[in-house]
Amino acid sequence: MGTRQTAPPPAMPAERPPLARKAVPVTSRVHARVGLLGNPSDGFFGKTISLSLENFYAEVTLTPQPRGRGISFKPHAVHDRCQFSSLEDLFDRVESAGYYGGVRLLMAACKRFYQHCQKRGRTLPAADDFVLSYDTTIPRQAGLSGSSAIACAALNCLCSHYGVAAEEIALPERPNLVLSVEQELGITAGLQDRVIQVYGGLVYMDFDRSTMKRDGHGLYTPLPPALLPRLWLIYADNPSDSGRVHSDVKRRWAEGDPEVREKMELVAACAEEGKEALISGDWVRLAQLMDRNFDLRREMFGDAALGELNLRMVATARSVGAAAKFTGSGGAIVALCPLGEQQEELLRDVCVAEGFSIEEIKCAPPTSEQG
Ligand SMILES: Nc1ncnc2c1ncn2[C@@H]1O[C@H](COP(=O)(O)OP(=O)(O)O)[C@@H](O)[C@H]1O
Ligand SMILES: O=C(O)[C@H]1O[C@H](OP(=O)(O)O)[C@H](O)[C@@H](O)[C@@H]1O
Ligand SMILES: [Mg+2]
Repeated sequence: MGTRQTAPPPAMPAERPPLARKAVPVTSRVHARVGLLGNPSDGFFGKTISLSLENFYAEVTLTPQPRGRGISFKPHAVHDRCQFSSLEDLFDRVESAGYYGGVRLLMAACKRFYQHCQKRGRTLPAADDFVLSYDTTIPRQAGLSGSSAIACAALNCLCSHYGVAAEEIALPERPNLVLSVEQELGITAGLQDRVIQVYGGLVYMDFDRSTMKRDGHGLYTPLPPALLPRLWLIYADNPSDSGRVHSDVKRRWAEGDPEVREKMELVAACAEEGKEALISGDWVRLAQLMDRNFDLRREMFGDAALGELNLRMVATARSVGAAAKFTGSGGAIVALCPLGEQQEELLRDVCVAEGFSIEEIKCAPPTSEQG
């Protein structure tokens, strides 16, 4: 991670006051997300429409410990496996899910939280005695933002534990802090996941370059989730590490590759037109935009990066006339049947026949409306 030389942040005052109130366990639940339109242009000053996916979530718990115990992280039995029955078992696990689980996200969240407070001269109470643990129902590395759900939930716990009120981190700025956690780990990531995981519900996002440069964040417009048609989530058990999928395109974009620049703008336009289609309830137009979004991604990334199984998922949905695109970087797709229930029946049949999981998408309410 390149770092810019800047003036050292003010050191935390040596004597930190004890936590004013009795420290109690804190749990934060953050939902997965579906990029409905415009992704991955969010990483390229584009536009997206994203929804908070109530079907899956990550949950982080901060459990205070007696003073002097310090900070520890509880590995997840499944996602942070350190026990294998054989070399073959280890090989299979690493091949499918990579070397890393979520503990590194918890650690990076702590580091970035501390840096954020230091940079703002925000003194934290002396409360550095806790265990951070997590669980997640989000299919692993399925392009449903499992990574940032864990990071976002960890930051929520830390803010609550140390008494950093929500208004101390302006809402539009909070996604940047979540994103910095994954950037800390070199994980390819754009802002859309974090914005929707902070706002919840359904949000139209404009990452216009001048706005981003001026304000450090984009323009985020919550939309009523009731605008959404019935949508389907289809996924396979094939983790795809986001880092692999984005690497080539980001470099080509940064080098000004005219084809990538033009296509990424066309992807962003899918979100802009999609917002009008949602508001007018034009599902045929919405379906066309979803298909166009995926086709543009495929032209930019190429089939090898997208992966045979992901391409087969999209082709299976389209075989019955449904619109289909990636929810994120690969591993799960979102489908829309503009012709209604009969088409949905056909979609379910072909997905089951191919061994894919399919379920109706439930959009979680805006965070402001959640208890
Ligand atoms: N289900 C999970 N459990 C533990 N760690 C996860 C999980 N999903 C993602 N991660 C962590 O986030 C990193 C990036 O995952 P990524 O491919 O971005 O997942 P996603 O597409 O769900 O965001 C992984 O290398 C891993 O460290
Ligand atoms: O490629 C995409 O659509 C998204 O990929 C990443 O999200 P992921 O959860 O890993 O699928 C990235 O973080 C997003 O910004 C992209 O839009
Ligand atoms: Mg990710």
